[in-house]
Amino acid sequence: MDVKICGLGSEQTVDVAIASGASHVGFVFYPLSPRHVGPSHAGELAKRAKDQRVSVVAVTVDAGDGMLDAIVETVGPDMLQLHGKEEAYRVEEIKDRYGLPVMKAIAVETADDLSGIDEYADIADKLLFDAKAPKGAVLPGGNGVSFDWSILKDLKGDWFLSGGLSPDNVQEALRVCSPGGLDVSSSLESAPGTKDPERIRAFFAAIREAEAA
Ligand SMILES: O=C(O)c1ccccc1N[C@@H]1O[C@H](COP(=O)(O)O)[C@@H](O)[C@H]1O
Repeated sequence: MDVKICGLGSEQTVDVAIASGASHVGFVFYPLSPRHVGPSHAGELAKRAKDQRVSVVAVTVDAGDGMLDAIVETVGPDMLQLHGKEEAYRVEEIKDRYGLPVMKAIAVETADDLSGIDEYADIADKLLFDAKAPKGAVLPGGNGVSFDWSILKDLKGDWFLSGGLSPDNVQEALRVCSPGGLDVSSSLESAPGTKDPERIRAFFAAIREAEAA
């Protein structure tokens, strides 16, 4: 199973995520986030991950071409994660401009939120289902909030699940639905923006236990 550890900000935690089994590492380019990293620091961390053959994902929110140009040039991501309100035409525009795989985040609270996914499924390389941000939240993701995973129980294909996943609930999530990948961030932190190596290891241990069951 693919596992993306998102919102990394230090060499040590990049190394711990990879040593624990991450297939993807995510860097957040959103100044309002405590996990925001500037392109040049992210470029160094990305090189470290790529040297270890792990995919680098750049997480952006309704970013314009100028910001995406800078990220693509400086960081050289393997994938762009679009975590804002990007419409399907914009997803297509970004794919055409950069020639990179794109993962589109879909905010879910109820089954109705899946009604528009077909137009994205035709364009995006992957869909990522995340919890809808709580009212008044500053961030569209990274809020540590889960949703009712049974909404996705019949969904086939190779999609990612995120939203409040943690070492304590990931086994239950995998009993309820069948994602091809998991994406996690805030539950693995000791403080907002600071990943905790022990929590990262515990997350992978819980996944391994679920896979062995
Ligand atoms: O993590 C952030 O700060 C962030 C900011 C803006 C957009 C997306 C962000 N993270 C993504 O949010 C989800 C869920 O995170 P969590 O595990 O609930 O904290 C995940 O896909 C991150 O890539």
